[in-house]
Amino acid sequence: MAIHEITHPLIQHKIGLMREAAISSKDFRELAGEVGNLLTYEATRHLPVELVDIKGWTGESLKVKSIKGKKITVVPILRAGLGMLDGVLNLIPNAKISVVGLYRDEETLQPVAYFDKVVKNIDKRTALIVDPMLATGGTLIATIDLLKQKGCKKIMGLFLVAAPEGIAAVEAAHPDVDIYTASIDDRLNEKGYILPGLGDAGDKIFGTR
Ligand SMILES: O=P(O)(O)OC[C@H]1O[C@H](OP(=O)(O)OP(=O)(O)O)[C@H](O)[C@@H]1O
Ligand SMILES: O=c1cc[nH]c(=O)[nH]1
Ligand SMILES: [Mg+2]
Repeated sequence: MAIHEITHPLIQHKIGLMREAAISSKDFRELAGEVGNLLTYEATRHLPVELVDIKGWTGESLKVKSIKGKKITVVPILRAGLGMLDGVLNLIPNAKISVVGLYRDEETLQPVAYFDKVVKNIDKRTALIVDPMLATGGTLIATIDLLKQKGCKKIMGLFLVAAPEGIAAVEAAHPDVDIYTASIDDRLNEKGYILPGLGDAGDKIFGTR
């Protein structure tokens, strides 16, 4: 598995703003979208391109580069993943969207799946999972299991913040998946929250804290 920590100054600045205890839901949501957008830019850096023929402005035919296949499905993990979705779609507006719903049981920290609606031809698409937090890794592993069961072969994930414990768990379970994150933080606390982290991203995005 390749883990990419994107250390661009714009991303570091925005993640720093998100760590402020008194941040409003409005600001947190906006920043989640902006960092999601910047992570998408990095994650799509190596998409294959091909030469296609077009008619240029002079009327002459011209070869231009075009993204090969253009087959991406964005996979936001409910709820918190919705906070990054607009930022991702901003750069890949034609992507199909496959929604999965999982929450983490507060006592056991195990993921509980409650919804999925995945595009039909997922076997022919690259899945781009989006979720602000990669903590124990349980939610991501369950999501990748689900996508692979449905035939998906190429999977990437975008996370605002990731914990070393979760990265190691995902790497052991799914070594073929590429992870892009704005920050690899220090560790998990006893309740499975990332430190220094962002707190509960879903509650902050939806104003339910
Ligand atoms: O790596 P893990 O230990 O599995 O934890 C990460 C998950 O926890 C959060 O979701 P949460 O369960 O709070 O659901 P929500 O998005 O509805 O708030 C987060 O958005 C991830 O999906
Ligand atoms: O730190 C964490 C861990 C899991 N889920 C969150 O929203 N935040
Ligand atoms: Mg939550």
